[in-house]
Amino acid sequence: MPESVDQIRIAILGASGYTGAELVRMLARHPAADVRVLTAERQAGKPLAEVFPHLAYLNLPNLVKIEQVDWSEIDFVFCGLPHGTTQEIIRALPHTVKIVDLSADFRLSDPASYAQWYGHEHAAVELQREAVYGLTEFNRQGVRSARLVANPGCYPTATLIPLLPLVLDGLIQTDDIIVDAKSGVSGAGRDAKQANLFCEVSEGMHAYGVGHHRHMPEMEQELSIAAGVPVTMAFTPHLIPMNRGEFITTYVKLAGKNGPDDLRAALAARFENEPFVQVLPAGVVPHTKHVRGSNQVHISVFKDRLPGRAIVLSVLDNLVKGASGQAIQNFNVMNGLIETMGLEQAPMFP
Ligand SMILES: NC(=O)C1=CN([C@@H]2O[C@H](COP(=O)(O)OP(=O)(O)OC[C@H]3O[C@@H](n4cnc5c(N)ncnc54)[C@H](OP(=O)(O)O)[C@@H]3O)[C@@H](O)[C@H]2O)C=CC1
Ligand SMILES: CC(=O)N[C@@H](CCC(=O)OP(=O)(O)O)C(=O)O
Repeated sequence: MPESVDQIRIAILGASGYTGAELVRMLARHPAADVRVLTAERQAGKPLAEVFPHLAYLNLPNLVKIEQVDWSEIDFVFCGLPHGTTQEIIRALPHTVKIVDLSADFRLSDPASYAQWYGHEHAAVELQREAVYGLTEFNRQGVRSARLVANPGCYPTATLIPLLPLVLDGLIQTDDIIVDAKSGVSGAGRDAKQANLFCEVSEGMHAYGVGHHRHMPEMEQELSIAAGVPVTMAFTPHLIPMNRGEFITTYVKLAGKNGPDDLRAALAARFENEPFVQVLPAGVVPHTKHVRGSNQVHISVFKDRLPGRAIVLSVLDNLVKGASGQAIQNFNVMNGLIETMGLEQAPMFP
């Protein structure tokens, strides 16, 4: 470990969950990360290696309850708790710690919209307003000076990365965006419900949240800011029988005389210097296996047979760029570190 890098003392809340385990895995090789505290609820008291044997090689403290944490020892919190439970917990944290929240609790900036989509009033409206939406490639300045970053959802990350530049550049029409999304089962977390059991998920697929998934207002919020007018979209997620990965197919209507090649060229120019976003060569179809285990997003653009339309494809690993990897990317930006630190691992293929 380079001696010149200051160590940042970290607590991971929800370390017995999938995103928590990914944070532990990736931060273990991060030169500035000093992981001091791992919390759990039902699994509290156990060694991490009992809950996640794949992390047994690390010498880390046992899982503890959040109430046991001595906050004077912590500089930075990664919060991987279920949405709804997070806001009260973050509100109680001392203002001396910086936070990246992986849950949905602070992503919607409008309290009325939060209440409408989540079915209850927000318990920390002042923090909801303070939080910065952490889609890193589009908000580095905001993230750099933030105390609380709302890490985007996995579907919004995969969808917005190709769509935002197209909307910002006026290349597509904003009243006709149709998103067809597929996610691996780890997207639902480790606390698997009956519907996520192997025998119910394998050898089949289904749509869910049709017409009312809570990632819709999150994407519409960001697209509306980019477009300067309210944007409403269609979005249908599906659960497919794989462990991790997300595949997004977005059908768009072209603006003016633009063709699919113009869209591809604009995206290639926009992401040319982005280490975590690759616009694939023309004609190459993205594959979830090409980004697995990495913080990469792959994008490609195809012509639609319907005139005046294009098809935008994007993939990421829901647990990495869709959650813990992007959280570390934001941690790096918030702490003035090199943005790729700890995130260099290549995709695992096949
Ligand atoms: N999975 C994914 O791909 C993505 C997830 N997210 C979001 O990140 C967050 C974490 O997700 P994920 O890791 O998948 O979830 P998991 O269900 O796998 O883990 C949840 C964690 O929270 C802990 N926990 C549950 N209830 C409480 C409570 N009342 N108080 C304190 N701790 C609690 C659990 O502890 P224990 O098990 O010990 O009870 C566990 O450590 C969620 O908000 C999720 O929506 C965001 C993007 C992608
Ligand atoms: C497959 C699956 O169930 N995926 C989750 C999305 C995971 C995620 O990003 O959730 P948050 O917005 O809470 O962070 C879902 O559709 O609710």
